[in-house]
Amino acid sequence: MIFTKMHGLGNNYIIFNQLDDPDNVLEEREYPALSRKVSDVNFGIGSDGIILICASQMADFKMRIFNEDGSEAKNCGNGLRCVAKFVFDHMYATKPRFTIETLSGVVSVEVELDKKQFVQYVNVDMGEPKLLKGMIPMEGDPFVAAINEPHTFGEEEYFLTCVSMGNPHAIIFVDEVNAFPLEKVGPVIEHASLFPERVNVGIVQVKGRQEMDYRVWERGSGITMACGTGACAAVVAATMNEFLDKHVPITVHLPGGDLTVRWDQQGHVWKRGEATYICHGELEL
Ligand SMILES: N[C@@H](CCC[C@H](N)C(=O)O)C(=O)O
Repeated sequence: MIFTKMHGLGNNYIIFNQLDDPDNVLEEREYPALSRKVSDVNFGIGSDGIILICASQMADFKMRIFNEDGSEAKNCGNGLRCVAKFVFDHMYATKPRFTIETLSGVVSVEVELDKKQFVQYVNVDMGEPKLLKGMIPMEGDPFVAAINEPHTFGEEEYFLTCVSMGNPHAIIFVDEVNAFPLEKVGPVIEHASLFPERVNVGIVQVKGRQEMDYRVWERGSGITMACGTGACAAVVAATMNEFLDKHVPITVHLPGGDLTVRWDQQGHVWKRGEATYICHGELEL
């Protein structure tokens, strides 16, 4: 299988292009094992998961994403930027604006080119966040949002604000992101019965009305350098808690770099950031 390894701010995926390469199309049941295998740094390539670029019936392209543990997610913000760069640089997309289908719906993207006419930045309309518990999904009244809601996990109580950007995120506001024991707390909340489909766990330190630090424990992948849907969820959560100015670009500092996120007056969340190639190669199965 021919692959390309790409990253969005260090959140790295092995990309398999299925648009015109039949060798990259496997039996449906084989993708979870493929993701576990290639993500393994010792026996595979090493990554946070895999992404398939497929043909779509309803959009220009389709993205599927599997986490490191083989679970399939409905959306991936950093993955969308990688896919947008790949299809434009490889001339599958011929205009700077196009659409990508995900399991959570169709998103619009717009690419910005560098001096060599390759994609450097990608703007993504990530759509409207979902706030009601039934849509996250999480236990409790399905028609109520969880905004700074106390929950106890073992001996500890955390205040969660929950947002779905097509995939579920629980956001916790802290005084110092680097002092928070995310490797310990992340898996506990990810697997808590409160979240029937598990959850991505983000911690946020608000730095000002238009700036925040954000770290993430990703469902199915653990700690990663960045999470695009998570950065969007963090901005929505901080806005719901009235920590941020509304409708303006917010700078989100992640361990792998910065994203700009804006929750606009129409209710859509926009995300702008880079996507980068790491290498291309052939995988021995
Ligand atoms: N890194 C991604 C999100 C990948 C999926 C996530 N782990 C999930 O299971 O929901 C991003 O950039 O959004």
